[in-house]
Amino acid sequence: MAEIRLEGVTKTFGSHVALDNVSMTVPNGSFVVLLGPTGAGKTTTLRMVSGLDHPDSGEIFIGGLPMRGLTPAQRNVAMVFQQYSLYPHLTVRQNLEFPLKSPLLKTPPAEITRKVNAIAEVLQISHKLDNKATTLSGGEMQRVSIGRALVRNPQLYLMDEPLSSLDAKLRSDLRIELKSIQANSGATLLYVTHDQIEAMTMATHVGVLHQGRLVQFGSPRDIYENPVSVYAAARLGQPRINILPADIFPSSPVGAATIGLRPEHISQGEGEDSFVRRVEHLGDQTRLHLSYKNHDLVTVTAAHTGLRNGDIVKIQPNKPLYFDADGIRL
Ligand SMILES: Nc1ncnc2c1ncn2[C@@H]1O[C@H](COP(=O)(O)OP(=O)(O)OP(=O)(O)O)[C@@H](O)[C@H]1O
Repeated sequence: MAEIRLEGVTKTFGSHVALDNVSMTVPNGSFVVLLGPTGAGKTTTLRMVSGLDHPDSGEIFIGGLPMRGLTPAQRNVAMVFQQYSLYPHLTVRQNLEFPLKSPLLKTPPAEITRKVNAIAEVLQISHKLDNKATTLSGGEMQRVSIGRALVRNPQLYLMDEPLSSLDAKLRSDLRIELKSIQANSGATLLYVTHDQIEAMTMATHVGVLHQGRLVQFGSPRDIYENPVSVYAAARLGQPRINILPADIFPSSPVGAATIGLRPEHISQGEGEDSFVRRVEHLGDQTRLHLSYKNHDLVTVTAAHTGLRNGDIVKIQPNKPLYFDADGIRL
């Protein structure tokens, strides 16, 4: 049982409040992604859970037990950070074996070899097992760092942007692998990223952090469809949600300052005229960059649309989200 619970966790650095009274439950077996721009408090949250740093106030529980005073080792969590941390003088195999050779674990040698080979295969580094860590590229080192956490099979993983240094192809392969490793092992994973695709594809839950406060916690779908604010809405979705003055479309409700329209929530063919500024063919879909009453917006259309730059197309909102002057959802 490795549920993580934060209760009123606050952390300040000097006069700067990095975490402001954060309460959150990461359910056992879930894959929770913390999202937010730089400085939102994501890494600080992970460091508090890992035991590398300590809250000024509030409590952290893992598996129902209070963690106050316990070291990272006593918390038995596996961590992967943005910066790989390998033993440079050891080979890749020795680096991967290292966590399994802990005297506490007493893993039989054949089992160690089996696990290391299996994880190397998943991470596509089998051909580098006998190389010294120092001879690897940055992306390879990061894969070994991830591998070192995964071989241990702990109940809880903490990962801080583990895929950010990898190229696009490997990142998308590893998204699928990480998700299936987590789903099959039943481990709990708390994961920090800026990358909303990672959040949408891997997370069972997303926590949105804003200036040290947890502003929304829910399934990726829930946050995508029912964001509590403009800020939360803008964390998920590529292209980003269009945020426009509410009154440029007919029938905006009282109190609405802005209207939020996901690109796929703009109907074409009815409504009022917009001007096609740019048609962007992406293969599986086409993006339209439109100008509507002097405001720019982006929508998607059929891959083989006949529309061209300079055309006029009628548009109207479909599934609009309305926000007040403070950006809070109405
Ligand atoms: N050791 C520290 N000393 C002083 N300030 C710190 C320290 N660690 C974090 N902070 C500050 O706390 C705030 C939150 O930092 P944190 O690293 O948690 O953000 P983040 O959301 O992880 O950002 P990033 O995406 O850039 O990693 C930032 O303003 C940061 O400057």
